[in-house]
Amino acid sequence: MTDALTAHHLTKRYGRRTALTDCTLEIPAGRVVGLVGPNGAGKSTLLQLACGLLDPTAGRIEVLGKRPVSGVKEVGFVAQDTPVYPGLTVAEHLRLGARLNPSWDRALADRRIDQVGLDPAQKAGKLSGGQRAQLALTVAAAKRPELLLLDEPVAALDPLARRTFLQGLMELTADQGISVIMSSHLVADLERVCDYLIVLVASEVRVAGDVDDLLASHHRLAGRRRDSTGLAVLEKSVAVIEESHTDVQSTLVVRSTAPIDDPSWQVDRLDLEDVVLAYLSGRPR
Ligand SMILES: Nc1ncnc2c1ncn2[C@@H]1O[C@H](COP(=O)(O)OP(=O)(O)OP(=O)(O)O)[C@@H](O)[C@H]1O
Repeated sequence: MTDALTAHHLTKRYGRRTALTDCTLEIPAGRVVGLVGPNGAGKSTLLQLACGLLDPTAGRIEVLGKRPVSGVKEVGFVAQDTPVYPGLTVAEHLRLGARLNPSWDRALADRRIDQVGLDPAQKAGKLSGGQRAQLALTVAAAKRPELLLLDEPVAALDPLARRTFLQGLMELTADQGISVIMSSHLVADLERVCDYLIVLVASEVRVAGDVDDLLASHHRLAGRRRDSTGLAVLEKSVAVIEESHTDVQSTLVVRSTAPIDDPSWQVDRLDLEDVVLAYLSGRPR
């Protein structure tokens, strides 16, 4: 099956400012991908490169096996500010979507508008931020794309609306098998819906992979204080992602596919948020 997205040494610079550096990724199709990273890490830049709104400065990107071209029907994009036409009603958005998109799924659009409680007669300019996000997702999903790119879609939503939105997203991916790449700062939400994770920090991909593999291969080690040379007791196959020390104790977050056998460490599993935080605060590649 063609990958949803591949990037090889992808770099994007705006003048002298680098937004994305040497990004190499292979994201299989059919996944719900969480894209996390601090403000300014390059998430929006990667999504805009993927939907063809930006061109790379160097390197290569392919989406569904092709060079991205803006506006193709196979790719749906919801930008960070969830753009809608303020003067059009909800119903007019759906009619416009139907007119512009031959693959428009009217039943899906009507069902979602009903489910999320939007009034078809309401002008989009009078919707709340969360309601606008729901409308923008509905329009993007009803085009029946193969890949949905969502830039912080839940940022403006209250917790209940967020849950409804994410449930809707899970239904879309389960029913239609579409791939989703979604940026967010809310790792707990991503843990609920994503099966693939990319952590982007300071324009670099720090880690990318299956959520299950990431959870199985990352561990927290705690043991008596030792300096960096003491860490050499760890196998070469163990990568230290983050370390902290008190006078008596050393605590590490490590990545290792093999079990940690050294009895001088207490080994604990991590949840996805711990893994993300370790990469956000850990050492660069
Ligand atoms: N049009 C632009 N012109 C110049 N610099 C830009 C432009 N767009 C983004 N940048 C810079 O590129 C870097 C990456 O920005 P980007 O918007 O991709 O980050 P982000 O991870 O999406 O951030 P956030 O979480 O705040 O939305 C930042 O340093 C930003 O200032």
